[in-house]
Amino acid sequence: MSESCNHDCSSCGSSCSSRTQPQSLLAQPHEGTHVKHVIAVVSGKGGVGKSLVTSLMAVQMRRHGFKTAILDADITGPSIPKSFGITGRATGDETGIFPVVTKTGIEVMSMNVLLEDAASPVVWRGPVISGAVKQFWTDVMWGDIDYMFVDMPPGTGDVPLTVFQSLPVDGILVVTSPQELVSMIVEKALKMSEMMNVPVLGLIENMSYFECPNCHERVEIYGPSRVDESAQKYGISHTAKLPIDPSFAAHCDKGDIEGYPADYLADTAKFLEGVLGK
Ligand SMILES: Nc1ncnc2c1ncn2[C@@H]1O[C@H](COP(=O)(O)OP(=O)(O)OP(=O)(O)O)[C@@H](O)[C@H]1O
Repeated sequence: MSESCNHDCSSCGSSCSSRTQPQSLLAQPHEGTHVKHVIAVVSGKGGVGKSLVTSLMAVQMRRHGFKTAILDADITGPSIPKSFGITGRATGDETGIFPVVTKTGIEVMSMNVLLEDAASPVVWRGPVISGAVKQFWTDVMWGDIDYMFVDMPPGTGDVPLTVFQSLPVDGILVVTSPQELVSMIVEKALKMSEMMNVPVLGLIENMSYFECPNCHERVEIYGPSRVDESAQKYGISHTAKLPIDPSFAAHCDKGDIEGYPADYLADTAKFLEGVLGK
């Protein structure tokens, strides 16, 4: 350490022991917030069903009796409130913002519940968007939560970086679709997870197949699934497959994702309970 050390590493080039110690960039959540597990839901590109998987995971965990929350980090394309039929706006007081609560008790914070007009576009620069996501963690009074799912914007830009640095993320669920180059998406996600020191917990293939409502034959419309093969290749222990189901869209449009009867992600919920604990 330099004799004239003022403990401000940003203004000093000296390579001393205090500099080489890794510094945590984790942001403090709001006082009174205790979140046991944070899971980031990511995808390589938009439109593959990341928000659907985030919503279904939260619904599934809630059905298993957990206190569940969704932090919608997709600031410029928030779709979570609509699928839960949330029309009201978030309220707050001088100490912070209250999340909106869905019909079954899932807590949600999303840009759409803060905007005066949910149809207004959010035209902000990257750092402002990342700042908003960080505030969803630091300024929202989440209370006691067992599982928080973070709906990430697609790709690997400012927001994912902010989420991985500022929130205590336990693991990542990667959503892919059969049309994509699964192995490239998975490789990217794995590299990001290594850089951020957060494990990839599972691989969810959306729109994996279509099941005929009459004869129940499963047809892999986009060709054979490669998700299990990729998971095996990269040592990812959990996979799940969601069918193409027009009633997903119908339930989301009605704001009734919690009323969707099937539980395709029940095994994923059990898997998370197993690896992360209750
Ligand atoms: N398995 C499915 N069967 C039928 N419709 C689906 C399925 N998955 C997603 N959809 C529909 O496709 C649209 C896009 O899904 P979703 O919003 O979950 O994708 P996303 O990856 O989060 O997109 P974005 O990156 O734009 O936020 C939605 O209208 C959704 O209802």
